[in-house]
Amino acid sequence: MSASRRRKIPSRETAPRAPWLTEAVAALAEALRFERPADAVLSRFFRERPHLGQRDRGEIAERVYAVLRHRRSLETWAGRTNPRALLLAWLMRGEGWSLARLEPWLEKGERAWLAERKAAAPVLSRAERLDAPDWLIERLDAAYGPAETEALLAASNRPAPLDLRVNSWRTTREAVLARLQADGIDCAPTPFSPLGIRVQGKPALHAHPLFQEGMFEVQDEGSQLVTLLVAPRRGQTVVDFCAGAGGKTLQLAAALRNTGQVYAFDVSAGRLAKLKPRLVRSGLTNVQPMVLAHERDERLARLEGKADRVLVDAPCSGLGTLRRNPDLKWRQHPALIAELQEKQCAILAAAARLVRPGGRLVYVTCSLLPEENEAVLEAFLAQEPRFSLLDPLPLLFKAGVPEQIPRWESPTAEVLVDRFSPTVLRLAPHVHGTDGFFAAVLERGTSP
Ligand SMILES: C[S@@+](CC[C@H](N)C(=O)[O-])C[C@H]1O[C@@H](n2cnc3c(N)ncnc32)[C@H](O)[C@@H]1O
Repeated sequence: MSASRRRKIPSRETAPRAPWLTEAVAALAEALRFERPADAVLSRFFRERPHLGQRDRGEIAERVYAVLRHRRSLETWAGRTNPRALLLAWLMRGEGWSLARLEPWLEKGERAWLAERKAAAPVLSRAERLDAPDWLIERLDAAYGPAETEALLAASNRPAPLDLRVNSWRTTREAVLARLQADGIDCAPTPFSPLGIRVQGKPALHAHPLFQEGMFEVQDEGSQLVTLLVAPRRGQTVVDFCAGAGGKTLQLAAALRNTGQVYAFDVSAGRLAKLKPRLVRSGLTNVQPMVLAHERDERLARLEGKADRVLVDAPCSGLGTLRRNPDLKWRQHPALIAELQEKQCAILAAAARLVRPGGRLVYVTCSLLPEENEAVLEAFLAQEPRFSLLDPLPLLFKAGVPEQIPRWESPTAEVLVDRFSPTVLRLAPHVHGTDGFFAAVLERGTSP
């Protein structure tokens, strides 16, 4: 057999399983158009290709997300921007595939190009190394300083773990842990949330009987922690103003132990509809979903001044969730952030009207940009002197969060961030191992 013929029949060890590589380029091409969120792109992509098995889907999704995370550095390294080049660059640079391993899959000219890139080993600028757009780096640098920005972005460029929240109304964390472990699932308690379980790998938990029976939901530990700040008491009236598919609604309803009432509002009927099956599984009956026309919907009037707790999990850039949604850093831009800020101010003002005297309003985003957090808070407090900030940490400790939870309050470079540092909660992947979250607890004074 000649050498060239031998090259075309790779051994089982070195042969890439061609189906996923070819399909991965197609999926990546779709995701890199940035017309829709990457998770929506992949869901549709897989729906349209039922022939792809579980393993191939995993291989494709993993590579699409990896290229989205490292797009900027890969473009520089590859000297090309097309999806196929970026995927090959990722396999070689990110996963350490050798040219010999890639060889059976390469097209004309690609071997020479990859060999040349590997030899050239381009030097990356700071922004390329951080794999983020300039505007985002600039804003984070201004808010938190360069060192903190680098640590934050590096952690944001790694995949997130799989966190679960147990349905505390129906079961305990210990019971769920014991059952999952007995079923061979590698998992442990989350370090900070008393409701959380962190799972290693990606087991198919949606098919697990405990999931079907509503004993747990998938929810990032950071999301659990900010929801703990709402801390409703039995029998109280709680409003989840931006409930979406109800991740936090379910936690609040369970915290009320199925008493009182949780109003789950959202302007998106589609998102709220996803709450319904989750509610059925959970067994909770104290939740009332309602689709709002907008934040000033006149049907809100009957709740004015009546709610004990109002949670505003505001629509935001989502830049705290880059571990799960790396495409967001390429899809967001400053003009969108400005629009979001306006919306956040309007929603917070409208939601505040529902809080009773002595009640609490909790403002949350999954962004770490001061424009969406401290600036919104500052504008709100300037207009609403009846509200004042409560220190979130004692509230977390009371909810069972260990006092050793790290603080992320300094170093800060921007006055706005500094000013609110002791009175707001900031969670970040490089400090807490959670998604990035901002939360502020505002108490309304007791005079009407
Ligand atoms: C961050 S998401 C909520 C996520 C949800 N709380 C959870 O934990 O899964 C923000 C939500 O705000 C909703 N939203 C946008 N504008 C709104 C408005 N004016 N009033 C109420 N909800 C709004 C969006 O539809 C979106 O579902």
